[in-house]
Amino acid sequence: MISLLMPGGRAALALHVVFSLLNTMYLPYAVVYFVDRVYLMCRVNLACTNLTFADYLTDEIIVMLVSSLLQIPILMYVLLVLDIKKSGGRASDVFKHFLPNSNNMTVEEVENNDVGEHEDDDVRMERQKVSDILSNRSADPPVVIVQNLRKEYQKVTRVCSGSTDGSCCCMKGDSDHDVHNKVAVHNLSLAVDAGEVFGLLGHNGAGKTTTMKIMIAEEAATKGRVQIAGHNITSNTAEAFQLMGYCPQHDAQWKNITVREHLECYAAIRGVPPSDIDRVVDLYLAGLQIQEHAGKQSQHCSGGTRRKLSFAMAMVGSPSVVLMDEPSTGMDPRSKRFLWDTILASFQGSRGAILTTHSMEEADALCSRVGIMVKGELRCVGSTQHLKNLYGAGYTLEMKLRGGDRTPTTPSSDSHSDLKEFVAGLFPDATLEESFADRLMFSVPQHAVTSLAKCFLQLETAKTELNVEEYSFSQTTLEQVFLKFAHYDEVNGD
Ligand SMILES: Nc1ncnc2c1ncn2[C@@H]1O[C@H](COP(=O)(O)OP(=O)(O)OP(=O)(O)O)[C@@H](O)[C@H]1O
Repeated sequence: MISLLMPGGRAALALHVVFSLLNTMYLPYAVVYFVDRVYLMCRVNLACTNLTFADYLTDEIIVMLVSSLLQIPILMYVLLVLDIKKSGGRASDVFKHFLPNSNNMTVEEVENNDVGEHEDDDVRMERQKVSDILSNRSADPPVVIVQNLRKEYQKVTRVCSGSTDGSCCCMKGDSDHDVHNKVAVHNLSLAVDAGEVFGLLGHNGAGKTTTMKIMIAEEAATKGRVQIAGHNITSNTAEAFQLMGYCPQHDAQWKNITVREHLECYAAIRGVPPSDIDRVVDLYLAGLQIQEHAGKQSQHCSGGTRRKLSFAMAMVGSPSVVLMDEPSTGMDPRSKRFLWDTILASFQGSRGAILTTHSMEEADALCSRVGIMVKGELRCVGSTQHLKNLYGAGYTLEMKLRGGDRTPTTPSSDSHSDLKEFVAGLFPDATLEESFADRLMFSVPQHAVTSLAKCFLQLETAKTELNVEEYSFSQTTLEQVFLKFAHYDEVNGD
């Protein structure tokens, strides 16, 4: 085909230039053709013994060399634009990759005044802390800094002109498209220090995964910036990636590669010395109880095994920052314990992590600080104990009366009233939440408890004097704090 297109002369050369510039696939075939042509011509002229490199530099081959050099930046630009567009960015963001000082953007450039109306004092202080760290250019920055992060997704809904209730009439020509922005993350600022596991909590759709996707540059932020160990994720992507491990919500693995090969590959990429790779890989395989699946291709593994593999891939080689999106989902209790132990042992010293989870027990056990997101907004932040103190209802006192010869459905009103009187004396502001046959549950406000030791002493006395079989006196759980915010979300639903 090339020989047919190339009859010789200026017109042929012009055609060749056009093809070389516009069609990438034309280049390799044309190279073979024209190099071969030089050789054939020299054989015809019986001059092959004197053939030099310069003889191959015909007009056509020079055109191809120049075209290849021109195509590299053009195709790279197209590839970057497509990549950025896919993750919701603007085509102009491409140039950020090449700007020399884009890491040193002024704070004003990421200013975002859309501060949530429900922001509490801790969230405000966290925002201020981030701003101070960035403006003071601290020599030892937190491992993760997120400043004024905002993400909008474009949502296209089909509506019908003339339809008042939003229902679509579906008549040809009647439909129209309504494009509006869905804000998945509102002006989020947080800093994760070295040695910290930060728990990002929130109900489904709160914006946790979107935040993580921006941190790993899978999605482009609409506003704001993210720094990983001092490297801006947009302009210093390669440096930031070298320090990061990511356990995505949906397992991202090669279908035809075995479990062991995945781990070996990640260990090698993260710089584990070749002599240590087997030992490190075996450690994760044994800890997560997946030795028997080590030789299986990931496509043949169960969901739980793939989840364990994702966690191990994020952790192997000890990256400085690990982002974990619901890592323990689908794991059996023993593997979950290994995961917890590994997380607790790993993130001390100079390393840090962000963890999203729907298990409050997990957040309580692993996270030094947590933040609860509601509809893309960070609503509260602090240690679990701090949040319990601030948002918890205080304590819950549950008492079970000794049954004696009564059936569970025949309560003794005397015993009940004695017990109520005792609780009212001990905690004047306590309220009775639930009352069953032999069980009473009181809510005790935080301020009513001055000394836990004194409370337990009096409860022990009541146990013998007031016929109490057993009691529990516990502080509000993180789950109750979380539900309080989830309830807010329901009340203020879309
Ligand atoms: N590609 C997208 N296009 C449009 N909207 C999106 C896209 N990805 C996420 N969203 C929306 O952004 C909001 C936040 O989603 P996100 O996945 O971050 O929530 P999440 O807190 O991680 O939830 P889950 O706990 O279920 O993983 C949701 O309302 C979701 O519908």
